[in-house]
Order: sequence, then C-alpha cells, then structure tokens
Amino acid sequence: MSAARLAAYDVLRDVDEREAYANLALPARIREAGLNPRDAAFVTELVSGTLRGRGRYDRIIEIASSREMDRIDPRTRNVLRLGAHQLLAMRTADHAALNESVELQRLVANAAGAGFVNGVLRTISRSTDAEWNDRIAAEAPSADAALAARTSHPSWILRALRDALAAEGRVDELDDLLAADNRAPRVSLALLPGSGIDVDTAEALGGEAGIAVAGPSPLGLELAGGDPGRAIDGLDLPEGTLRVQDQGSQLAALALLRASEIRAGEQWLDLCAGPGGKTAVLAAEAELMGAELRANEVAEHRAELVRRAVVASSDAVRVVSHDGREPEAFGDGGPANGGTRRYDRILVDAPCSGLGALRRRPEARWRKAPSDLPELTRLQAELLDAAADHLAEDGLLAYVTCSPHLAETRVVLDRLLTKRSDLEELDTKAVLNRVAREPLDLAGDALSAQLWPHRNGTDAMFVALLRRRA
Ligand SMILES: C[S@@+](CC[C@H](N)C(=O)[O-])C[C@H]1O[C@@H](n2cnc3c(N)ncnc32)[C@H](O)[C@@H]1O
Repeated sequence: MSAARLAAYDVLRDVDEREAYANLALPARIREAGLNPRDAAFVTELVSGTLRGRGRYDRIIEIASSREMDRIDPRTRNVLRLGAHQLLAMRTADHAALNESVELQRLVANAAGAGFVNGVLRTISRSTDAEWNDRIAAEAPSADAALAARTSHPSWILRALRDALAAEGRVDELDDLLAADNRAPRVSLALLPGSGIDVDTAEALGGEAGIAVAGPSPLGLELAGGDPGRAIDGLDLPEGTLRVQDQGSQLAALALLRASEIRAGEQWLDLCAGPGGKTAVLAAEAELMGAELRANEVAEHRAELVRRAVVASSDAVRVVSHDGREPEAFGDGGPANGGTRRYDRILVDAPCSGLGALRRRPEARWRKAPSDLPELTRLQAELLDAAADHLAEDGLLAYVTCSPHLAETRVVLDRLLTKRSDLEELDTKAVLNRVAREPLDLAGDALSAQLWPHRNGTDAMFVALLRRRA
C-alpha cells in the first residue's frame, strides 16, 4: 500500500468529514507523510483531480456498480473515486490502480468490501474515458444532466455559468469554460511596485526557478511548477513584494487605481480586505503615490492575514476589523466627532459564492448550494450601500466578485444603480483594456467587465466601477 495513496485518501476524508480545504490539507499531509517531490506531485494530482472530477466519477461508479452512491459506504466511495481517477485520467497502470485500491479498501474501510472495489474498478477499466462519456450521456435523463455529469459540475452551477455567458452573447463558450474549470491553473504571481525591480528583471533572476512574464496583468508573472514559496524566496526581494495572486485579482485592484489620476493625500478604503491580496496591491500604490489606505475585514483572524500581506507598505495602511456595514468600518466618528468620513476610492471585493475560482478550489463546487445566494446577495447589497454612503464627490467605487453568477453581479449592481441616482457607472471594460498588457477579450454590452478562465486565463472575476456624481 503506497504512502502516497493513503495520504490522498486521508485528505479526501478530511474534506468530507472535517470541511477541510484541499489546498491547505494537502501540503500538511504531504509534509506529515514525508513524501518525496515525485510522490508529492502524484498525491496533489490525485487529490485535486479526484475532487474536481467527483461528480463524473460518482456517475461512472453508479453505472459500473448498479448502485446509487449513497448506498455505498462513505470510505469505500472515496477509495473508488481515487481508483477511477487513476484508471481514467492518470497514467497509472490498470493493475497498479486496482491492486492499490483493494489494499486501500482493506486498510481504511473493511476487507469485506475488497471484492466489490475490485469488481467495480475492473468494470471501469474495461471502457475508455471517452466511452464512459457516451454511457453517461446514454443514461442521463436530459442533455443538461449529461453535460453536468460529464463535466463534473453541479447542475445549478452549470445553469448559472451558462446564463452569465448568454448575457454576453457567448453561450457557445460553455464547453470551454467547463473544461477550464477542470484544469489546474498555472500559479500566477504579482510583482508589486516596492520590489525595486520590474517583471523582466524578475524573469531574468527567477528564470531557472520557472518564473516568466506571462498573463494579462502588468504586474503578472507565472510559475511553471514547483514550490511557489521557494521560487519567491529565491529572488530575495523585500518581503511581500512578490506574491501568489490570480491575475484577475490584480486587474481588479488596478482598475480602481487607474480609472482616474491619483492625487497625493487621497483616502482609500478596502472594505472586505481579507486575506489581503488586493490590499497588498492597493497598499504598494498608496505608498508610492502618497495616499492613505484603510483596510477593513470582519473576521479578526483574516484581518491578521491582511496585516501580514501589507508588511512591505505598512506605513501607508491601517488594518481594522469591523462589519463593513457598520460606521466603525469607515472610521466614522459620529455626528459629534466629525460625522461621516469620505473616501476617494473604495474597493468592495464582496463575500460571494466563489463560482469564479472553481479551478483553484477543487472541492468548492460540491460545498456551495443555491440556497447560499439570497444571504450573500443581501450582504453584497448592504456593503455596497454603506460604501456608497462614504464615497467622496467624484470618488470611485469598485465592486468586485470572484463569481460570474448574475445574481451576485449585474443584479446586485443594477438594483444599486436604480436606487441611487448619486452613482454613475463607468466603462470598466475600457479601463481594464488600458490596464492590461494587451487588450482583453471582454464581451457583452454592459459597462462592467466579466473575466473568464477559458478566455482571459484568470479566475472569473467580475469588476464594475462606479463614480459618485459631484
Ligand atoms: C472575496 S473576500 C476578499 C478577498 C480580498 N479582497 C483579497 O483580494 O484577498 C471577501 C472578504 O469579506 C469578508 N467579509 C464577509 N462579510 C463581511 C462584512 N460584513 N464586512 C466586512 N467584510 C466581510 C470575508 O471574511 C472575506 O475575507
């Protein structure tokens, strides 16, 4: 029984039973098991691929075993999912995948189920990956159910993604998007102004570690593989100035900064800052331009992450922890102490369903539910309203979500604009095209911009810029 497969099983169990995040649980378990880099890479692919493909593998296991998934012991389910991923998507030899899965079943579940595991995986191994797609389609009650199972997306997420693409007149891109959600993205890095070097120099210095200039953000680099922490440390730059960050996030923060010329002394606010990725971009620019940044995050432990994220420019930033709908988040003194404080730029990177980052968080799609949305959209609207109340005349507000779900993007925004005549929407697409290295493929008639993994190589980040009328 290989230590690598046991480690993979342990992570899947923790994701199921302890609500663990695979991205955090994986490195910890790899360290604990003392795996060498080759085995670590194997476990990472095994866990991430199995989690992303879970919906599809479950359907295949049901067909192969003629048993509903919820009638299979939860431990055996994960043994079978790992086995199916090895047989259908990895280069593991069939006999190794079968033998190891049977051993795993004996070790983590029970010997009585070993024959069942062997039989189901043997049946799976007799058809190719493409043949399983045909069988899924043949047995699905509808075309949508077939697509959802084949691409391993919950049906409600599939519909939400289709609606968002349709709103841009790009529904024909759905297959590409679903495929992009199932591919592990390259690691993206942001090089902040305080680093003292430019991206080309970073590439020259970090080329051997796999660092290269790539992607749409002018701060952006990509890492070919390996341990990002080691690659970053290898450049020996001021702490926190070279950071792992999706380039959609970089572009969103830069959009707020580049939508108008920055004047020294401007007051900025990041209302939902944790864990501080965009705050770090804003803080670096604040330091450079003589602006002051207040970063607010409701969860104290996440506010601590923000403090760590801005070490390189901590003089320009004050980190606080309040509910972003309360006056304290804005530093209001109340009527007796100066009244409402106004900001020249406010970022509302709102809590959201995260449907735009499915490729990065392998288990996320199985944790979300449509019932999460009403509470989230209410919170998004309330945060936006509070932020708009604190915007200076001519001040700019960026509304950002890491979700393309229309209920969280255009619907929230349109309601705000209907309610508040003091706000006007700016042409975010034009701003982003000025910011990006090359003009971006941004579709649809809306002034807001929706980025996509399959099209722009970023998370599916939504960005809208608003200005408070003078
Ligand atoms: C999408 S994340 C922000 C990501 C961050 N801007 C970055 O780039 O790293 C949203 C954050 O909002 C925080 N949040 C949730 N409810 C909040 C509230 N009522 N007020 C302020 N922050 C809140 C969450 O804890 C979470 O850290």
